[in-house]
Amino acid sequence: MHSSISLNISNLWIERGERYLCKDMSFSLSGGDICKINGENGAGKSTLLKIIVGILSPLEGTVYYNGEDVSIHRDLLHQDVLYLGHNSAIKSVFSVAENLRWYFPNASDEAIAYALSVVSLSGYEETPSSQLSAGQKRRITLARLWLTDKPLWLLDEPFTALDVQGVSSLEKRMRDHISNGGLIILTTHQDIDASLNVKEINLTL
Ligand SMILES: Nc1ncnc2c1ncn2[C@@H]1O[C@H](COP(=O)(O)OP(=O)(O)OP(=O)(O)O)[C@@H](O)[C@H]1O
Repeated sequence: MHSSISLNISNLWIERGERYLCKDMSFSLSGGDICKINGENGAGKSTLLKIIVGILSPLEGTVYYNGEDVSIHRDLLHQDVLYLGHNSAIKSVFSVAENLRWYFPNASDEAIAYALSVVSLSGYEETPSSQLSAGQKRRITLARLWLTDKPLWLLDEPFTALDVQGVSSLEKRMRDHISNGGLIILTTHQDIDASLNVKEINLTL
C-alpha cells in the first residue's frame, strides 16, 4: 500500500506555439484516483502531462505534489513518478529484456519475464529492440507498469498499441494500482472501463 499522496494543479495557464491551451485551470487529485485528460488532437493533453512532470513549464500557475511546489522541490515528484510519454523511448541497441533492466536493474528474471508476458512479448527477451514493430516497442515501455513501485503514474495514450487482451490487462493493472493508493493521470481517446470511476478533466478552449 502506498502512503497517502496528493497532486494539486493551481491556476495553471498554458501557452504553446503562441496559443493558449488552458486558462486558469485548477484541480486536485489524491491517491486512489484515476484521472483522464480529455481533448481533441492538439488540445494540450500531452503538454499538460509534461508540465506536471516538469519537462515543460506553465505560463503561470503551480503544480503541488504532497503540498510542495514541484518547480522548487522537483526531486519529491521525481522519486515518486513514472511518466510514460507518447514515444516509446526504447534503446534500440538493447535487447527487449535489457530495455527493462535499464530501469529496473534489481528485477529478477522471473519478474521481467512476467511483465513481458502480460504485454504479449514472451519469447522476445533476447531479441534486439530494433527488430520490433512500433506497437511492440510501445509494449516494452508499458511492461514497466508491471515492474514499478512508483505511486504516481502519468501515462500518455497507454492503450494505443494494445489489443483487446492488452487493454484488459492494463485496466486490471490500473485497478490494482489505485486500490493500493496509487494515483494515475492518463490521456486516451478510448473509453475506459466505467468501474474504474475515472475522473475527467476537459481541455477545451
Ligand atoms: N514542440 C512543440 N513546439 C511548439 N508547439 C508544440 C510542440 N508540440 C506540440 N505543440 C503544440 O501544442 C499543442 C498541444 O499539443 P499536445 O501534443 O499537447 O496535444 P494533444 O492534446 O496531446 O494532442 P494529440 O491528441 O494529437 O496527442 C498543439 O497545438 C501543438 O501544435
